[in-house]
This record gives sequence, C-alpha cells and structure tokens, in this order.
Amino acid sequence: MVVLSVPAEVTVILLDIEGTTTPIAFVKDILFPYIKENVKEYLQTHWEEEECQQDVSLLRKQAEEDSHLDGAVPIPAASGNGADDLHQMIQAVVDNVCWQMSLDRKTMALKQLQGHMWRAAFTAGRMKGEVFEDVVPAVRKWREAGMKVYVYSSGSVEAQKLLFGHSTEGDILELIDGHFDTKIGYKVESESYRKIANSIGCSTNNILFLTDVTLEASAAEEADVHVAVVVRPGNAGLTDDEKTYYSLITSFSELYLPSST
Ligand SMILES: CSCCC(=O)C(=O)COP(=O)(O)O
Ligand SMILES: [Mg+2]
Repeated sequence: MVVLSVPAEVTVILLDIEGTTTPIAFVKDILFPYIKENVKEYLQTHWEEEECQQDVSLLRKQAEEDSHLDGAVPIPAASGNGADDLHQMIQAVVDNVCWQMSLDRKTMALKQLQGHMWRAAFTAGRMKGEVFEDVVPAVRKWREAGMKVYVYSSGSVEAQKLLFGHSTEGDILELIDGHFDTKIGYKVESESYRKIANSIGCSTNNILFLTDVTLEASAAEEADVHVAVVVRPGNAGLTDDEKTYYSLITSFSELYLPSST
C-alpha cells in the first residue's frame, strides 16, 4: 500500500465532501436529482414560511448579480398580484435553480436552498449520506492520535450535518470538530483557507486539506496549507502534470501519522 506521511506540524485535517469522503455519484445521481424533481413542490408548500422567503431573497439577489451571464434566469420581485403572479414567481425560482445546477454553481443562495430541501429527506430516513468505507476508521484513528478534523464543502453547513448525521455509517457527526462552507469564502480562493485557520485558531501550515479538485488544492497551497489530492472512483481525471505535482491518495488509510502506531 502507498503511504503518505503527514508532516509533523499538521494538527488539523480538513476534508472536502464530494469526491473525497463521498462518491461524486451520490451527489450527482441522488442529492442533485432530488432537488430538480422536488423544487417546485417544495416552493409551493413552504412559500409562506420565513426560511423559504429568505432563500428566495438570496436567490433573487444572486440572479441580479448573474444577470450579465449567458442564459441567466431572472427572478422578478413580488408584485402581490394574486395567484398568477405567485405561479410565475415560483416558476422563475425553479428555472433559476435548474439553470444554476446545470452549471454546478456553488453559490451560497443555491446551496442554502438545497440544504433546506434535503432536510426533509434525510430526517425522514428517505436518504442516507454515503461515505467511503475507509473514512470512519481513518478519522477515528486520526482523532485518537490527537488530530482535529474539520469539513470544508460548498454544500451548506446544514447540508453537511445532515449528510454526516444520517450517513450509511450512522450518525458520525461526533467525529467532526467543525464545519465550513462558502460563507467563509469559495474553495478556489486562498483567502478562504487563511480565514479557516484563523477561525480554528491555528496556522495554515498546521492544516492538511484533502480534496479531489486541484483548483482547490492549489488555492489552499497558496495559503501555505498542506494538501493531498484524493483519487476516488468516478472523480475527474488528473493531468500527468497534476499527478506528478500533487501527493495523491486513493484511500484515507494511506495517510500515515508519525505520532500514531
Ligand atoms: C451535503 S454536501 C452536498 C454537496 C454539494 O452540494 C456540493 O456542492 C459538493 O461540494 P464539495 O465542495 O463537497 O465538493
Ligand atoms: Mg470535492
């Protein structure tokens, strides 16, 4: 087995979700289709609720920012003119959500609504968050060795907690010391990693970030974070240069902590 030695200065392991702890197929074939299939009914059912109205306001604000983009879908402001107006507005939100998802946008507005929609499916037991089988044993071992383990995903913190709280391995939230989403910044921006270190109370070089996306790895590295690129079945391929440049692992069990036995 290939072994990657974790630098002695590392005290925090920061985990991406999609393509790292969790198969991309679970996100693309189960989580995302659930949104597309249910968003209209969800909006119709929850429209009057404050949380839903906040989600719609955020989506409308995002739509204004996106108005210069090709194919962008505007969300009109409410005019309060009866059922037709409501119907049109809900359809605009549905179209906007589907457009954003067709581009795999990681906007906070989209991720917040998705998190709220998944809540019902996870809490009713209709969905279980898939995690690769090496994840839980490795995380337990890291924690026994004194490491802190955090998650940083484009999925909202609420969605992250649903996934790990209702996972195929049971409720594994107790294995995670904290969560970050794009409220702290986008994963392809190095400043986000400085803010994460600041929030945890460590230096960036105390963190090892595990991700499948080299753009994220590169941003983290620019902030002096250690990185390893995770190669899982179904992940996007890497170029030869990327394969040479980055430390690669195919399972969390390949990480060797000098302090552990
Ligand atoms: C429950 S997390 C849902 C995954 C998601 O919405 C997503 O965009 C995945 O992003 P990641 O940063 O984990 O690759
Ligand atoms: Mg990922």
